[in-house]
Amino acid sequence: MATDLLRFATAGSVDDGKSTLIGRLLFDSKTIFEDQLESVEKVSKARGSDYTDLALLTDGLRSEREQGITIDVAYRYFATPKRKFIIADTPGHTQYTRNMVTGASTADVALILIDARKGVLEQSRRHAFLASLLGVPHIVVCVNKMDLVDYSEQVFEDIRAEFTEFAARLRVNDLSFVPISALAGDNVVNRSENMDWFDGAPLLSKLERIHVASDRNLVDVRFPVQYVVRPHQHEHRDYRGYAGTIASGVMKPGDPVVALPSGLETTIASIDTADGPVDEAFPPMAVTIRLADEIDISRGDMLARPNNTPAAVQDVDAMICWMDESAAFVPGKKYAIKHTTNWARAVVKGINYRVDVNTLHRDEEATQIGLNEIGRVQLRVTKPLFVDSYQQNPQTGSFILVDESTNKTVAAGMIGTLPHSA
Ligand SMILES: Nc1nc2c(ncn2[C@@H]2O[C@H](COP(=O)(O)OP(=O)(O)OP(=O)(O)O)[C@@H](O)[C@H]2O)c(=O)[nH]1
Repeated sequence: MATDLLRFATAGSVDDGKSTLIGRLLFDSKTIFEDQLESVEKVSKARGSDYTDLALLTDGLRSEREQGITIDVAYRYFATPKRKFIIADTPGHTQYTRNMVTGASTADVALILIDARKGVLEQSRRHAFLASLLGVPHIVVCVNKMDLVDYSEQVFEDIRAEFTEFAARLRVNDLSFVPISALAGDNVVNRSENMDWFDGAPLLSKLERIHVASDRNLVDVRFPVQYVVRPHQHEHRDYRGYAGTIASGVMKPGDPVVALPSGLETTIASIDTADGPVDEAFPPMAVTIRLADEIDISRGDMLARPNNTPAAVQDVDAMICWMDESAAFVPGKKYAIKHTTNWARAVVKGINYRVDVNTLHRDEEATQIGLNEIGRVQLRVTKPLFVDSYQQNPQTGSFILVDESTNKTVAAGMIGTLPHSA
């Protein structure tokens, strides 16, 4: 299973040192290609820099990707003998909410960078809030640039205390702190000799050890149908199957299933994958499921267990992160809503409150939600959606809103219970 793979997202304000940190991780874990390294060293020297400027490495990769324009989150891959890693590198400019939602929604760990000289800023709180809202199971706070505060234990402890107090009001399962210098390499891969007072592990060792397997939902069977494989599309003329990615739960041939919304029940006849049939399938496997009876199922429908079904809701109560700079979220507006593989239309019925992520205060008088803001809202959807709470099941508990006139994703939504206290 994928326990040897860890996905993490980086978050920090501009210039906190994300690029340098990622460069340092790649550099000290020796996953950088020789030719890339030579050119980075050359440019650093030419600029008269003492240290090899590792940000050049990350930023070089970033500008390559920016030619593609549409994606803002770069996924980078590296491996150590203990584990494989995927980093979602999210640049810290104005669209950081969008980037963080995209990058962190599938992350096992959020790395939040704090500049030791600046301490806990509003953006650090915002990142922590978003990470908890997105249900990221582990948060590691990297207090960076420790070299610029004389590797002071007091500075680190003050930041740790302030951040811990804030995080206690959020739903964060696992929070830890590492004092680092990404530039000088302290406590990133190698233990720092400048911070004897710190008895924790360096960042990479910590990332190698974080346990992620239990974070997956293997209990509630949810299979959103991506498309129907019809007989004429398959070499076997009587083949009919339902293709998709398992959102949660374990599926086996012989298991009873119910199709939603029809409510018709049957059993699983077989589960096919690109590598042939399997006896067992679990998330996030892409499979084609064949059923014992021919029942009418279309794209956007869902298979579940007859005794464990998601709720059918047309009135959706959710937290949203607003991502559109050109218009705010206001009652009365209509959007397209995409939930799992299902599309519908939704109208905004109301705003319960907007959250001030700095103080966690709820503004119940709010009449709109603007760019990068977060609020609790009510939507009415044109047909029932089959949902779980986001906390129970991020796949079936989340949705996006799309502005149909521009085709832009304008919000990410999380259904149900709240991650914070007021
Ligand atoms: N002294 C010191 N400087 C650092 C450290 N980490 C990063 N820097 C410097 O801080 C500046 C910003 O670092 P970057 O890695 O580009 O920051 P970033 O967060 O990736 O910024 P964006 O890419 O703009 O989002 C650069 O000049 C780095 O050399 C550190 O640990 N110590």
